[in-house]
Amino acid sequence: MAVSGFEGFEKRLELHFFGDDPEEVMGLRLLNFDSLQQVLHAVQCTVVSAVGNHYFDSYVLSESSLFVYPTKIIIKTCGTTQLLKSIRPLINHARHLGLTLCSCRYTRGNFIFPKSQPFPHTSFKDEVIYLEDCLPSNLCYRKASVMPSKSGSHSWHVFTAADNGLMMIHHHLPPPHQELFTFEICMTELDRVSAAKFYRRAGDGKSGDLAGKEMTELTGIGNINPSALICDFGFDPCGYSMNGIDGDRYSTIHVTPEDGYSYASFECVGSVYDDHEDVVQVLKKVVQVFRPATMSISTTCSSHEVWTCVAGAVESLGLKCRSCTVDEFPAAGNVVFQTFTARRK
Ligand SMILES: C[S@+](CC[C@H](N)C(=O)[O-])C[C@H]1O[C@@H](n2cnc3c(N)ncnc32)[C@H](O)[C@@H]1O
Repeated sequence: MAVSGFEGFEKRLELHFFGDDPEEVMGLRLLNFDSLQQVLHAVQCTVVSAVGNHYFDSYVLSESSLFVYPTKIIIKTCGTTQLLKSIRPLINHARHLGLTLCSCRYTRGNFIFPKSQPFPHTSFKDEVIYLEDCLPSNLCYRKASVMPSKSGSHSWHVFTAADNGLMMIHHHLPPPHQELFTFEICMTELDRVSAAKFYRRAGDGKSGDLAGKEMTELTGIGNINPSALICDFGFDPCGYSMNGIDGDRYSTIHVTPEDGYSYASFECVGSVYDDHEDVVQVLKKVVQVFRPATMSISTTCSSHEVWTCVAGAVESLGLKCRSCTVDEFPAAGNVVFQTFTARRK
């Protein structure tokens, strides 16, 4: 942990692969646990719990989360982890399974303690140089951008890369490939009463699993998607992580409740065909759990305009939209970055 405080803002990496079999059933899910641990060792985090279903495997990590689908892997890590060091070992392990990398997306917000980050996370420029160096030459469509907001302290860093084949077919992909969207939500200055629920009582003797379960119920996190199977963990003395799995969709929440650098994140994947009212309800429930003074929502989507329901949902709960930036990225589609602050600010 950094001397200054725990860095809540996560780094997030999404890699897509393809193989000879277009109907790849197990693919990356065949990676054995030792191989995954080797990858995580390079990143400097460990698995604290795991659960899987018919569609994918989900891991809660000591620093955030990992999701493994047959041809897609998503790793999100916080603190002083070196997430980008996972890329080379992942490409190598995938190659042994007959899978080739075809796209990469790396995103993050602004670190609270940027000086505590180790290489290659020392700056976005260093991260992009490192990414460029790790990625194979077939991923030739590349773009890096820092999406700004009105407040200089919030910006959204995005790097994507895609191979030629993917770019050729991208605009003609049938559902479900084009129908997914991702929300990445970052919240700071959490309401103190809400944040206090993510502290454990000293010497409670509970396991991290039990402490996590109690936090899920006490805070209302369990109601955000009542049909999700939740894998949760309560850290000692404070902190919380959860992965929710619902069919082929994941959601994930991580909380750093310490006063002075409190932070919570929510991420989920959805379909553009979802009822917008359901999407609005999820966003509202997230705001109600944490009541942050500052919030950013990044919506990534290759089609349709799901992001248009975001501001209305959040503003109805006393936050005001301060900025909205849109950019387009190879194979990722549109990224819409919106920032909000409490009206009292
Ligand atoms: C791992 S959790 C959630 C991570 C998440 N990405 C976030 O930003 O909030 C981080 C919280 O747990 C606390 N914590 C306690 N023990 C920890 C441990 N062994 N590893 C990581 N965090 C720990 C940290 O102080 C922090 O409040």
